[in-house]
Amino acid sequence: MAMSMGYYGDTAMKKIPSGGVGGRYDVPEGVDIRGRYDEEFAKILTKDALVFVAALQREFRNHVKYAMECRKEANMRYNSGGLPGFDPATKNVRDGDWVCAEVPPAVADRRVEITGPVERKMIINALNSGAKVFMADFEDALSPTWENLMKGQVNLKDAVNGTISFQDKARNRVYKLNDQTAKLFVRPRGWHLPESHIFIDGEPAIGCLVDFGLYFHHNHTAFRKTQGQGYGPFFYLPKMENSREARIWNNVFDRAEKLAGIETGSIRATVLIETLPAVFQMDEILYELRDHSVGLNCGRWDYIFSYVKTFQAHPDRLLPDRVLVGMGQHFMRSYSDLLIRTCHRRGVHAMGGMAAQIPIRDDPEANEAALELVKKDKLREVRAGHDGTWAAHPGLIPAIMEVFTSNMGNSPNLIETMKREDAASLTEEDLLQIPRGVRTIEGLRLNTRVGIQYVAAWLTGTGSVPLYNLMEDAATAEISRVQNWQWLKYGVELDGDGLGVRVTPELFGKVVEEEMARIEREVGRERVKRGMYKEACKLFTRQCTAPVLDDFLTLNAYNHIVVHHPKGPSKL
Ligand SMILES: CC(=O)SCCNC(=O)CCNC(=O)[C@H](O)C(C)(C)COP(=O)(O)OP(=O)(O)OC[C@H]1O[C@@H](n2cnc3c(N)ncnc32)[C@H](O)[C@@H]1OP(=O)(O)O
Ligand SMILES: O=CC(=O)O
Ligand SMILES: [Mg+2]
Repeated sequence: MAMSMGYYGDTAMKKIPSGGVGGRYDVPEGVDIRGRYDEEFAKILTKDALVFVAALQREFRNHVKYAMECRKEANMRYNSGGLPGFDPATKNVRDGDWVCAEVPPAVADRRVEITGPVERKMIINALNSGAKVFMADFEDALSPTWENLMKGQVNLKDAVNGTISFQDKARNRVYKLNDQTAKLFVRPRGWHLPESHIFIDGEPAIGCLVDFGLYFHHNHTAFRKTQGQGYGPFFYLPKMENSREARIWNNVFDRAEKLAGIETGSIRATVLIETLPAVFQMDEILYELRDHSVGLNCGRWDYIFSYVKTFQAHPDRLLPDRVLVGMGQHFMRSYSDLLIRTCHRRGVHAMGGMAAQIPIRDDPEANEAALELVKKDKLREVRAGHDGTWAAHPGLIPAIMEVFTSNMGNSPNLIETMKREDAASLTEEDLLQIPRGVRTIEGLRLNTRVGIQYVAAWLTGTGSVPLYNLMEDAATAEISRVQNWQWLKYGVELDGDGLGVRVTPELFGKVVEEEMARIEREVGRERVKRGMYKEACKLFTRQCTAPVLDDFLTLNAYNHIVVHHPKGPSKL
């Protein structure tokens, strides 16, 4: 039997600190766990679970590698002037008269969904929040440290079993589940992210197969009984660019169902349309997943990021200030309208996206203004025909619920009543239209201030943070990064300031310096010293000034949070 080294490795015969352990994971042949050993984690990393994850990895790794190569090829086409568009080869799928499998009764009504990282207290709060669905996030909202990932799996298992609790000693408060809770969806990481604490046949595991595999293995039986009314588990699938990636997920689901001995179509997933190429593949994605689909979602923040990434070599398509790229822009409205039309035509939910505003506790007037913005955004969504939407914070749920409920009539969703045939005439030009607005030095400053603080949080294990009264996560931080990169690359004129200043490396260097000083004033010198702000600043600045745009902020930063035991930080 193969054994994997734990926290203290083979030579560690010394006293084991309390709370720590000197054990080893019992692993199958070819699997090597390089993350810290912990008795709780070992209940997740059982041999059976690892056999399952390894089977998925071995069956699908080459398909994933090929799909990632195809992404690169598509990028090269865009970088040589090509535009994404509808694929003539799959016209028959778009024109065909087919529908997805029926929506499971357990998730017919999804009018408000709360999202959040897989952190213990937040899971309980989210499940108790009054939302219809809770999307537990291993992706945009989570820094994928070994501790976060493994604790997240422990927390989800306890949540599905209904036994999760949390004691806040400082506040003398115990958190437990209510009788009625939101339905649980889990969002694994995107295809591009490795899990470098688990090696399979000598290479890092595919992150999302670890997230999916461990969660599915431990929870499918209980979930179908307690949560899914015979269906499930339910998933959200992020950042896909092409239907071939959806086909891999569909095959993963088929394989998982077979291995578990449950019916095809038990697992259900909502795909986030959050890359520009994917908006031209919505029918194709639903078609690939038609036995396992519960709709699509407008992942608006990554979508904006993807617009910049896709057009990184198109200086005629520069973005205005980040705050101006909202759902009112023609390309964003077109994307939401077409998504609704596509989903309803295929019999599934068309979910809205995340408004970034969160409650502002210490300023009632500003709080009221933020709430009004959220309500306006949600009203636009429900009137357009979205069947539900996302909330970033429990404090927003009553207002959002009210907006959706008072505009939906008595039905649990709008699938049959809002067909949006008018959106059938939307064209490639509509979906690609250049966003309008000005660029300002304050836009550059805000991107920099937010980007650095987000990366500093991420490097210390926090993947979603409140900054300047907005929710920031990996997707919103990506916009800040790529926008700075784009403005620097093309030396754009900051036309909103009336001064005709151009963004140069010198100007950016000065902005970084001044914004770091401002961050220090805001959060305090001590916190800057103790935190990872300097490292974050270096990393963010390097990414903004890189000659070639890095694919993902988090992929580039990942090496900083990989900790191999007992050897120390990874040198991958
Ligand atoms: C682009 C995208 O991908 S969007 C999806 C991914 N992003 C997310 O999921 C972000 C989710 N939201 C959050 O992480 C948080 O709301 C933040 C970081 C933005 C703000 O968090 P905080 O500053 O801690 O909020 P705040 O202090 O107001 O929290 C008040 C209470 O609400 C809870 N809470 C806040 N947000 C959430 C949430 N999303 N889910 C559950 N509970 C939450 C807190 O745990 C806290 O509970 P307590 O009173 O029992 O201690
Ligand atoms: O995942 C959601 C997004 O907006 O990005
Ligand atoms: Mg996203």
